[in-house]
Amino acid sequence: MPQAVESLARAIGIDTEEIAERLAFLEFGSDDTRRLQALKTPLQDAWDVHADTFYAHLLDFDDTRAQLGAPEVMTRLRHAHSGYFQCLLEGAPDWRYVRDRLNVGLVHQRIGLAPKWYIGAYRKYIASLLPTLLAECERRGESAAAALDSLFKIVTFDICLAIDSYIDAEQQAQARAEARGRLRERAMESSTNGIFIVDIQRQEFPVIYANAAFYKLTGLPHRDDGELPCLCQHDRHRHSDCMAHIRQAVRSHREGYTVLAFTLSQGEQRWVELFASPVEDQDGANTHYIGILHDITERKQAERHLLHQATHDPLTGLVNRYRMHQKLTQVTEQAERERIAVLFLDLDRFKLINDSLGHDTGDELLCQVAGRLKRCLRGNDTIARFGGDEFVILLDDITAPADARKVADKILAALDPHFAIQEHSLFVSTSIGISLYPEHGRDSQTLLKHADAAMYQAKAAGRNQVTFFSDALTQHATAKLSIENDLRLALEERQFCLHYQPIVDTRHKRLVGVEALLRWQHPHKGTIAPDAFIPQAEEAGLILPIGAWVIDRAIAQAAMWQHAGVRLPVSINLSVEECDSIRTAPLIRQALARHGLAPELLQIEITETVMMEQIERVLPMLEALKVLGVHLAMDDFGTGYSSLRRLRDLPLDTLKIDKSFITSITRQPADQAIVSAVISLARKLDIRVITEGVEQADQVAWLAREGCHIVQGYYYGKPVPPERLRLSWAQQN
Ligand SMILES: Nc1nc2c(ncn2[C@@H]2O[C@H](COP(=O)(O)O[C@H]3[C@@H](O)[C@H](n4cnc5c(=O)[nH]c(N)nc54)O[C@@H]3COP(=O)(O)O)[C@@H](O)[C@H]2O)c(=O)[nH]1
Repeated sequence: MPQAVESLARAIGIDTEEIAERLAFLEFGSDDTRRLQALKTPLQDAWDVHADTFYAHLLDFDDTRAQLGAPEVMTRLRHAHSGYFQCLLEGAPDWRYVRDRLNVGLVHQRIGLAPKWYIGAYRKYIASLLPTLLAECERRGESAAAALDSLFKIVTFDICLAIDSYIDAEQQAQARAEARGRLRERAMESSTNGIFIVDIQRQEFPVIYANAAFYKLTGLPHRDDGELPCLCQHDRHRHSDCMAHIRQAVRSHREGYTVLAFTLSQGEQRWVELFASPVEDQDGANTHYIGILHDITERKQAERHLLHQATHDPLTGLVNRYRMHQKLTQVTEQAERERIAVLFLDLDRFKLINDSLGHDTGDELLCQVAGRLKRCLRGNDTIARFGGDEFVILLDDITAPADARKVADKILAALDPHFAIQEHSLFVSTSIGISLYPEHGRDSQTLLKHADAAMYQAKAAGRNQVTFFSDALTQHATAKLSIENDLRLALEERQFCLHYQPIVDTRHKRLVGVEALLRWQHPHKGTIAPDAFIPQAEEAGLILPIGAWVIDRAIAQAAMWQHAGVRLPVSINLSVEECDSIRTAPLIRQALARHGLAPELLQIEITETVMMEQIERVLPMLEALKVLGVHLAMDDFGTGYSSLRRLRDLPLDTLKIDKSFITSITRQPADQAIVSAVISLARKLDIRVITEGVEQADQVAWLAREGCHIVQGYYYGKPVPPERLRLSWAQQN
């Protein structure tokens, strides 16, 4: 409080000089001091007598009664009050007196005692002293008018101080309110949230205040009159649901929330949350609304990004499987009489390109394929990458199946030209299966399943083709699924076995090798030949574990013979999927080491077609195997159109002439010419020749005349289990 009194004194400019000046103006002098002091005791006694009446009077008014409070508070006040009035009769007030008065003024103002009560109390005070003052002056023969004037002077001096305290407090309160107002204004102006106030008493709901951030977020231009039309009038929001929601909130005087989008002058899109709250006037009437705009552009962009990620393929930017399902579900649910086509595409032999040239090349190829596919479609068609090399296209407004066919043909043609990727010139085709709504299915799942089945049919029919779904395909797909399940079971339950077919040197009738040939001992269907299940195993991705089993078992068998003293080379066939240096070469090296087989007792056969079509993939594996010391053979030679010059560049030990040339070798001059030329060429290249499919003695004789003595065929023996092979050759030898 002392500090407050000091600052109040400073504010009203009161000091010793001012006190003197005020007293001089009131013509307060030593006579007044003397008169008051002379009357001090009787007047004080008179006040003490009237104090009860005064406090009873205070209790008559609500405000003063509330200020007095409990009886003990009243006793304390009464005591202080008596001291206060006593001071008035002390004579000329000094600085200490003034400070005490200011302090009392501050306390009264602070507890909320209105000046009318404080100042009004002086009247009651004077009235209660008046009879005593008059009687005392008369008794003493002194002038009552002079004594009364002295009392008025000091009371007036006191009242002035009280008024000063109140005025200063008022001014300070006003200054504080103004400072708070300015701070609020600066805070609103510097807020990064847009803040605006709407006058809802006017029909058009104008914005009567808007801070800088409001203009920045909305891109709305400042208006000279400082007013803006209601946000509901903004072109973009005039008819939007978002604004309808806010209008409804205003009508029912509730708070409202919505999200709005604004396009700024540079075309930049901003998303803001709008929180609108009613503002009431002093009578509680809802006159205005305050709106806060919070910028959520980054959050919206992040949400959009996440949504894009969740619905798009990161590599090609096409929509993904999930989004295609959604879209297809939506379209089939809304389709009434429309026709819809689903095209399921799977690139032919993409896996080989990917595995042999690396994933970067594969990825680039997929992107280029996606680009060409998009160019074949119209704006409202949907294209998705389903994963790997599978794409799905949705044509949702075709009039006839022929329209889908046209698009599919366009796609085949678009993929026809080569793809230039890095230094490679790649050719890729696709197999396309088509299902139609409503005839092939009425929901997303069924249409996709049937398009997929049709695509498999297109592949089976030779690839680079288009097939429409038919019921027969369902049976085919079911059969395919069943064989795939059976193959998995066969691996688990060891239903595979190897048969061995002799390879014979006809000059000495000596066994010079065997070819390991896979058989499936099906528990219900009996022995199944590899042609009937290897393509399915390749499609289902099961050829790798099956091939690994073949490698291990054939090497184990050859090692058993070797350990028994029979050095019998064993040939193994590799599928195209297994022609992978990184996987297969170590697999073979480990199997040789595990079973202790001399590497030259193993021959790996790869067909001419695979070697020629996948040379970039196969060559590193041939070289890796060559380093191991394993022998290498080109199988089915004559069926793959390899350039004969190419033979020179491959690390081959053996050429196996395909059995199709041998069947009519004794009668067909064309076959004879080819086989003779091949035998002669191989001899020059120091490559051993084996002829396959030899079934008759005259074929053996013809080949012998041409200098080919190593043959394989039913004439010398069909593929048999290893125990039967050993027996039969023991007899012949
Ligand atoms: N990737 C793998 N492929 C394999 C494996 N085991 C076999 N196969 C391939 O399956 C195809 C069919 O093989 P299969 O039914 O065993 O037929 C072989 C012989 O039985 C048959 N053959 C042999 N001599 C004659 C004959 O005088 N007449 C005649 N009509 N057929 C005969 O030829 C097949 C062996 O051919 P090849 O492999 O070209 O030497 C076949 O393509 C096998 O390669 C395996 O484990 N993995």
